[in-house]
Amino acid sequence: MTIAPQTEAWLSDSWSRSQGAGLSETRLPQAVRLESDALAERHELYRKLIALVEQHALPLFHQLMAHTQSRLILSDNEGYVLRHWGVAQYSSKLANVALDIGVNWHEQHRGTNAIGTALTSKQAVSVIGDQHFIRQHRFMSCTATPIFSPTGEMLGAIDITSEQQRHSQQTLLLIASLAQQVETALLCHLPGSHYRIDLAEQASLIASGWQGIVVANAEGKILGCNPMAHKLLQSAKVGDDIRQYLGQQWHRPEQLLQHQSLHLKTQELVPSSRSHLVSQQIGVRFRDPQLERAWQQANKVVKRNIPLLVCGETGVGKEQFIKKLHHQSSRSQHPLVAVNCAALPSELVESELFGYQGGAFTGASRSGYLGKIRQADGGFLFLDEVGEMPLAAQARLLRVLQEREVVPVGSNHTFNVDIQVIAATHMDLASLVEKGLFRQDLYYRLNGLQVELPPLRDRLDKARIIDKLHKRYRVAPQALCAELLARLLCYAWPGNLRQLDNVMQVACLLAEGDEVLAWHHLPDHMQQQLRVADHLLPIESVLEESQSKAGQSLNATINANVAALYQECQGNVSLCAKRLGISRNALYRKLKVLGLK
Ligand SMILES: Nc1ncnc2c1ncn2[C@@H]1O[C@H](COP(=O)(O)OP(=O)(O)OP(=O)(O)O)[C@@H](O)[C@H]1O
Repeated sequence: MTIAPQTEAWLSDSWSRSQGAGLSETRLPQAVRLESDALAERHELYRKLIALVEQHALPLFHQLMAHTQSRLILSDNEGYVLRHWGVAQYSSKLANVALDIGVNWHEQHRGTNAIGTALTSKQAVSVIGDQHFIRQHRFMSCTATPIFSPTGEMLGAIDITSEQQRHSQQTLLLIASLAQQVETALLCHLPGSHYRIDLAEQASLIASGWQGIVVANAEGKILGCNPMAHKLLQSAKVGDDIRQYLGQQWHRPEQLLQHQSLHLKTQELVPSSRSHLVSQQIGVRFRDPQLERAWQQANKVVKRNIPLLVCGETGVGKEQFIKKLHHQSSRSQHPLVAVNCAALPSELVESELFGYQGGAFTGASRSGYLGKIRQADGGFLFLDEVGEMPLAAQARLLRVLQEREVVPVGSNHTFNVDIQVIAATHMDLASLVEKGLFRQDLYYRLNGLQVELPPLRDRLDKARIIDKLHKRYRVAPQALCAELLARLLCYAWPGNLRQLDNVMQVACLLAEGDEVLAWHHLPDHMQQQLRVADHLLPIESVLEESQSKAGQSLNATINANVAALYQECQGNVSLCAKRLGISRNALYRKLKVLGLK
């Protein structure tokens, strides 16, 4: 039996668990690594946590550790590394032992190590050099602590990893402080948060980083407390009125007050950390299932080099989808070459695709031209608007795709090419084939797998996209008014993402400097556009479960929005109806249908 180098109980327990998992001290275990699509999904899921770590923990880490060979690492609650920051040089050394993004560092897979052991023991730990179970890990020292949500759910772990000799005992204190910063930020992002109250028994501790923190809504109801505030206020519960504990004067902003034995200071939270931001109202982590399925399938066929056909209305994001697919693929180091088939005259198809030798025809350049297909060698050839390609050109394209070899115009040399072919169209190719406007053989050749990207009006993650675009274009922290959100959700978006992108960009520009982005910020022509009867699904009728054009999916989005807003308004029907821009009666009927009344 292997004996842990120290007798501390936590360490020998962890070594026993490592052995129990079938690991051997002398063998570097195979890395358990997420596939790129699963990793992208996890990044999306933990987007908010990653952003809070970057905002609240990273600056202090840089300040104190920038000169050391150290990295700050964030894992999720299963032990998968989500991100790391710090000295780049050291990163490649860690990558050699698989301390890398997407790899699982749970004890069960990597033996005793700070991330895995902190997650298992649910407390901060330092694992120094020889304390690592696996011999190859012993060149480093790691200190990690779990991060908890305001409701006590373990979200992941934050870790500092250094060269063994550079790790000091202070690191444990630092990591606890970094985790605390992130947990406080999570607390201040609770839905409905309006006030933050810092508490301490001694005035000098009020900004020490170890003070109690309570977050309350605009009416002074407690939404959450950090562990120190729980200790100081003892029986305080979510929903209690803060006056019960801190008296009537509690919300005099920015003044140091005293109530009985407690010192307190209240600050109003800035909109960016308040919950009436859309991101906290609705399940922004959620991705549309139809799109998700298309994404998963597309990734699989691209790995096997099977031709992919991406369909969808104009502006649904086909090109962006393909760019992302290329970026995630094993061909990402090679080019993505796009050919706009609609703009390609049939007489130029040959030279544009195959290239030509210098002086091959009148007007040809002296140096010749490589052609799109050879430019794409090793990478992706993206045939955009393939449905609009002239018939004559289709025959030539078919030959290239079949033979996978290219003879440039005017040359007798044959060049083999290795390309992944992806075509996109907003047209119904099968019906073009029926009408004799598209070659059947080319259709089959392009259609190894066909994926359909959903129109925006049918997407269940519309709220997430609105939130994303709002964050992209707003110039300063700014909330999104619920009424505007409801209207954006109800619109049928004939121009899809392109149209929404444009609306958000202009609205943010016009709302520059305002705390809340609202309907009145939209220019008149956009208000009119969004009101056009054909494209507007009236809020009231949607709320009353009428059969809208967009059907069930739209209703599901609206339902989620109404439920979240109702919760945020703490069950206040008048307030919720006002923010939705509908009558109280309409809201009552809706709440009844949702089982909330
Ligand atoms: N995932 C996305 N999130 C937000 N906006 C997006 C997304 N994808 C695309 N867009 C926006 O929509 C616009 C149109 O995207 P894209 O060109 O990929 O669509 P398309 O389906 O290829 O359009 P078309 O059929 O007209 O060529 C982009 O310029 C961008 O502004």
